[in-house]
Amino acid sequence: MEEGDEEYEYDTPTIPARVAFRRFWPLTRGLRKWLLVVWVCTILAALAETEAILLFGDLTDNALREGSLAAFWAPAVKWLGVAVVGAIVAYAGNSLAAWATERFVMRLRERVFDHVQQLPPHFFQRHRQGDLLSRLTSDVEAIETMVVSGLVGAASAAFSAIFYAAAAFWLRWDLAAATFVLAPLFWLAARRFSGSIKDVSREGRVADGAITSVVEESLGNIVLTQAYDRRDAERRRLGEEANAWFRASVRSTRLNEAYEQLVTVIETVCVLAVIGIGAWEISTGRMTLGQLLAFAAFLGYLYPPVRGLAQLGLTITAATAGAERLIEILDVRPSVTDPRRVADPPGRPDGTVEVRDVSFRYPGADRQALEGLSFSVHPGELVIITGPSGAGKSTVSKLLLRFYDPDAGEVLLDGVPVRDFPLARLREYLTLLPQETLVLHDTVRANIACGRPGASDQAIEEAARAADAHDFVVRLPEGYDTKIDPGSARLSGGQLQRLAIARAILRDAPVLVLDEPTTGLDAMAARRIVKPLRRLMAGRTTIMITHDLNLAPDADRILVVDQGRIVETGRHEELLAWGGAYARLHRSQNNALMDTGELRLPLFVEQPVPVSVPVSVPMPAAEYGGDGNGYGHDPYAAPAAAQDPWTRPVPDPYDPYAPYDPYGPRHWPGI
Ligand SMILES: Nc1ncnc2c1ncn2[C@@H]1O[C@H](COP(=O)(O)OP(=O)(O)OP(=O)(O)O)[C@@H](O)[C@H]1O
Repeated sequence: MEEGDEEYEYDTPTIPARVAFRRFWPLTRGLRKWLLVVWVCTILAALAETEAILLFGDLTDNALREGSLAAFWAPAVKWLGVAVVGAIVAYAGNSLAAWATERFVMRLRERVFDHVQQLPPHFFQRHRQGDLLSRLTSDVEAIETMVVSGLVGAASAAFSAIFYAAAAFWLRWDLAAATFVLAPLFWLAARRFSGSIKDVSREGRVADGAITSVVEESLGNIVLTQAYDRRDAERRRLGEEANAWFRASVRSTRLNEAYEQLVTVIETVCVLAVIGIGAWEISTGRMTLGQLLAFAAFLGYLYPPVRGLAQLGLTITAATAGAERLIEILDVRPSVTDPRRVADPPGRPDGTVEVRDVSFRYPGADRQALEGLSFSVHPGELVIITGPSGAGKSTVSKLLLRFYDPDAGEVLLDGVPVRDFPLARLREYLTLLPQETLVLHDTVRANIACGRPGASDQAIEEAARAADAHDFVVRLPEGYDTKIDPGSARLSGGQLQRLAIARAILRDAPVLVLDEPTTGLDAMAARRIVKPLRRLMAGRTTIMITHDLNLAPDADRILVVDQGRIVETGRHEELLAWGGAYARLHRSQNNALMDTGELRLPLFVEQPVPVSVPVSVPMPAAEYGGDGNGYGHDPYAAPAAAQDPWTRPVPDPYDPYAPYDPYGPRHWPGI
């Protein structure tokens, strides 16, 4: 296992086949009547075969043994008729069965896919994508084997076995009884193998998911692989998973083969018993050769369904391993759902956003991501949320869009709690421009139009013009009809970002949440999107989460967040004049040192008390023991008088020789 694999949580439940069957049976609603028709066809086909075998015995005794052509015609015509009817019925039954099984697979796949799409972001961080893919493909098919094919197969095998057994009894009850004494051997053999087959099937499925994951992750990271020549490491990673799959699949074949061969031996014992008893009966004149041949033919037909029934038991047991993996996913509840009582605000909201005393901890995390956060933004205002990495900025956007609900406090849109809006409606009112540019594997036109499905070509083009995207789009080989994909080399990061802005312009939501709109762009590209961003923000409530303070002078308010709390609030100039955390962030950005561990320490020198700092007029330096370089103004810095031997002076972040202490400013390194 590679380092980091333990991040993925697998807690697959172990469940019996019966429970798994009951869980998925409701999905056959609407298909059941067709399954009934399939069974009827199966019964008719089995009846036709039974009749054909009896006619074969008749032909042997009356036409072949006597050598009479006259005795041939009547049973021959009857046999042909029965064969044609049997063929038609079998064709209809099998086609219908295929239709029903495929519909079931489609339905189940849609259901699981739909469910997975509602799961919270942290679910996808804990499950490898390749493993999810394998669950959506092969595990879904395994359930089909268990619920539909298994049921139809079991019913048809059972009917066939009953008919052939009845016909065998009718022909010679004593012979039939002798062979049926041996029938439980089939069942015992299947029972002996079922546990091991389920275990090995589970191992195979997990390995299958792991292989898909490694391939998917490796290809997704191809630049890293090639640039750092990680081919050997990646090959080893794949090799480990492939080995697990290899072992499971060889063991599975061995078990199945051992079972098959054991059953063949049991069958041979049965056939020899019949021939032995038959020879004795013919020698005493109590049986004809035709009867013995017909009886042997019945046995030939009887064994496959009996064998099939036992085999089916094994297949269903193996498929249960797939069911367990799907149930594990289906049992994960979405972190947010539509409200039972739906708020119906009259028309489009104005876009007043209020975050009221919100606290939030990610599921499974050991510390709060946000603590007692409060702020509000009015229509037309731009509020920038900034702060060091890991401060909780993106978490704010996740709560606004309701990817999660806060543990305490409330997020409100036009005074209505966001949890009272239907999710689809809420996300129509709040548009998110996430950190990574999301691209559909489709044309440029479709990528913009997904902001507002059904938008006219003219509206799409207008949005592209407003986003400064039109000019480069028309220069693409097929203009708006050029296909792009997430890894597209055709478009630069800045161009993709402008497409995302066009999409947001077209969506025309009253509230915009921009999460690091310039991340990953170079200075030129970042500057290139400032104008389109301004056009997008005009007249809307905008909350911009960013490290990039270029747009800060435009903001009506800046919130500086650290460790889940707002530590400073104010306008750009006010905060600069205040000389606190924001001023240091701003200076550090200008020094192009943003976001390094060294900088992180002196920016926020001590844990602040959980209050925001309304900034109006900067305090005189003397009052705060100011040292003239701005650091003395930090209300969170330890006052000089309070320093004891366990603390040390706050180092100057711009002093290249200042010591770097990874444990923070309150500890001496090494003590
Ligand atoms: N899915 C998650 N599960 C557990 N903890 C998480 C999860 N996502 C984020 N966190 C934690 O929550 C805290 C806030 O994260 P967040 O992504 O909001 O920070 P940020 O300020 O946006 O950082 P950055 O500027 O680097 O994007 C961090 O300590 C982070 O480790």
